[in-house]
Amino acid sequence: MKIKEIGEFGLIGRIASGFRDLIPNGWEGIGDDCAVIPWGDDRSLLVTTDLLVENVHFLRERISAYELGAKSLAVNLSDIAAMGGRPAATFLSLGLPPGTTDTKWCDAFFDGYRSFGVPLLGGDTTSSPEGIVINITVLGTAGNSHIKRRNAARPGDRIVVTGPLGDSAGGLQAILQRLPTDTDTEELIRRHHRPRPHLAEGEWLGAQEAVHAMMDVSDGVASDLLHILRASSLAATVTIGDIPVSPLLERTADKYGWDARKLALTGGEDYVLLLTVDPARFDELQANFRRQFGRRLHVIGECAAGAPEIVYRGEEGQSARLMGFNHF
Ligand SMILES: Nc1ncnc2c1ncn2[C@@H]1O[C@H](COP(=O)(O)OP(=O)(O)OP(=O)(O)O)[C@@H](O)[C@H]1O
Ligand SMILES: Cc1ncc(C[n+]2csc(CCOP(=O)(O)O)c2C)c(N)n1
Ligand SMILES: [Mg+2]
Repeated sequence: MKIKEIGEFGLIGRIASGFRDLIPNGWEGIGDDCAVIPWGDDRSLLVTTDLLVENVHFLRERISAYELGAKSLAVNLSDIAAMGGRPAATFLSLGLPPGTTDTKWCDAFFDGYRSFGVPLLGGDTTSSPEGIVINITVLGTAGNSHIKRRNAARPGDRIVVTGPLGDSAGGLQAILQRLPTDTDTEELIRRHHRPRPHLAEGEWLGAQEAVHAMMDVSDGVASDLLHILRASSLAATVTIGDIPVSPLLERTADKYGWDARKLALTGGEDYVLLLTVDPARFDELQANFRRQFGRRLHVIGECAAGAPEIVYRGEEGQSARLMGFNHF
């Protein structure tokens, strides 16, 4: 059978079932943004790893070495934020084409990587016959009662995101369509290359009992919300008109004929947090979040009992079949 037939998540499912019997009691493995390993009586170690491959995750001639260093680490830190943790240390592995990657490029990459100020404790370095390959592992910690998982959503929960969606996808469109650079396309591309992991937000939301499930948005809400729904055995309704889209994306989408909300739901790489919240405590959470961060949370839908599926309430009331990024 070809990998394409079972897809990225079909393959991960096969790996998970093949290795489940080896997981020690009380440890949590494949299935969430981080693995969870007991670390003392009331704390856990969170571990996550992510791979970036040239021409799959980035185009070398379009992203600067500094931005690539920063983005590689940001997308990994985002998985720690997604569980409510705080990053403690990182490991970095690099596969570099010898003829094309010079040490000046490496210096700029490491400057970008350093910009988050989280220690680098080890890694591995090899040559790569074709294209740059980057793997980062991040270790973080969290109090056990603060860890948020994908399987904790409940019927009636509000579905919430911590920031606008689709800017990164707009930036990718601007890159792939080779749009003329103006201040708007430049800013969208900057947002695609320099995502901000919502670390402070994640740690704060981890401490809030009103927050039930949480993850980060890497493949797009259309796919990522399904992970929460499958893990929690719930259905959801998402109101397309409530998807937060920046004025920048809105006007660029108007100009080039893109569907901004479709990009926002399916484009991915926003690295905002996607969470579900007890509806009775949402208003209080919103007020406290505003006080803490000077911005608001965005409600995009709600969970309901039922088979894992998203019903989209469209602007004209119709449902749509939307899917986020899939590697195969
Ligand atoms: N090759 C693999 N071997 C073991 N576990 C894997 C493998 N690939 C993915 N996983 C695990 O499967 C789960 C889902 O992976 P996925 O990559 O979708 O999560 P993520 O890191 O949050 O998302 P993204 O990679 O889009 O940032 C995670 O728990 C991850 O650790
Ligand atoms: C050149 C180029 N083509 C396409 C994309 C889009 N893209 C690649 S991986 C991914 C999901 C997150 O990655 P992962 O699931 O591996 O963490 C997305 C949306 C890109 N960034 N660059
Ligand atoms: Mg994630």
